Amino acid sequence: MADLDKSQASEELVGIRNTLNEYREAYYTKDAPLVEDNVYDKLYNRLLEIEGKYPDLITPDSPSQLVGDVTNDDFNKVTHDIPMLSMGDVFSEDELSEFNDRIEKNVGHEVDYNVELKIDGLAISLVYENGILVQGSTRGNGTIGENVTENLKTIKSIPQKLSKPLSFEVRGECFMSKKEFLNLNERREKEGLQVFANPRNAAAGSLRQLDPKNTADRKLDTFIYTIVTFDDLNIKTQSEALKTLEELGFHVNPTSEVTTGLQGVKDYIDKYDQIRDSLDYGIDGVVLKVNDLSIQRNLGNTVKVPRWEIAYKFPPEQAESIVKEITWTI
Ligand SMILES: NC(=O)c1cc2c(=O)c3cc(F)ccc3oc2nc1N
Repeated sequence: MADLDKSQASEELVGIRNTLNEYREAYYTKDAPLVEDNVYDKLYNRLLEIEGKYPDLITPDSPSQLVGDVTNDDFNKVTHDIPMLSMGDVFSEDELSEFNDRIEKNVGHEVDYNVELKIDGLAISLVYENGILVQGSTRGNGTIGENVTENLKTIKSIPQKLSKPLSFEVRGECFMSKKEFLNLNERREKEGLQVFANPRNAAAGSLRQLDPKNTADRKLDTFIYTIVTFDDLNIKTQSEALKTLEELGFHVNPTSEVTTGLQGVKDYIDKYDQIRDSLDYGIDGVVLKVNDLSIQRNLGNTVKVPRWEIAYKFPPEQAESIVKEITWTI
């Protein structure tokens, strides 16, 4: 970075911002990406690098100032009282160790992690009152999401009535299985419609249908991973929260594990990087969360991401592996 003077930096930033905003528009409002994630991530990291060196060049419309998806004006808006944050990303085991070192330095000892697959879908929020689903929404920009309650009610794995009359909010990932993605694209091709690029865009496009009947046709699924606001359920860890969510009737991904320190996380990453292609749903990495909820609370969040979790991103899946025959599912 030493080589870049301020005027060159300013010029490069204008180009990067325009390109990234073009990518975001295609990705979030048309659910049809122009580039693979890793291309977007690289350009986005260059933006952060330059803005980090010249903070006074940061503009309010810079992609670095926006969190998550762009919302579509056709939907009513929902305000997330507790923002739906994104996650910090790391791309190497060294960066993973740096994250772990920061946590251990802050906490003063080794911590247990709850390690989960990073489902490649779109984040959703579900609000229940006395055990009844009253509102479902997308992440949107983290603070303002789209009200897609009627669409989410068509998804079989989302309970409309819980096994207990609880009033709380849960969050998770809405996704489309690879099998359903193949079937949907075959149907669309026969009907002369544009096919979806990948299961994540098919899920986003299907959830954000104005007519819930269209969503119902698309066989979406969910994995719920967080209890946000809750009556005192006396839950102490993330792994307990997942168990409670399952007991309440939510679809919870069965592969998460609790590990102490980093070696277990690395073993988990290696295991699922190997069998990734044979899963019937897309994953783009592994999420490690400090398992103890009181330590999570003490570590807190930055403006955009929690300090107590990180997403380790796999290298992009080879396109043909998505359409490869599914050998077995988890
Ligand atoms: N894609 C995922 O499979 C996945 C995503 C998130 C998040 O985005 C996420 C964001 C937060 F602010 C806090 C916890 C989270 O936990 C998460 N856990 C997961 N398993």
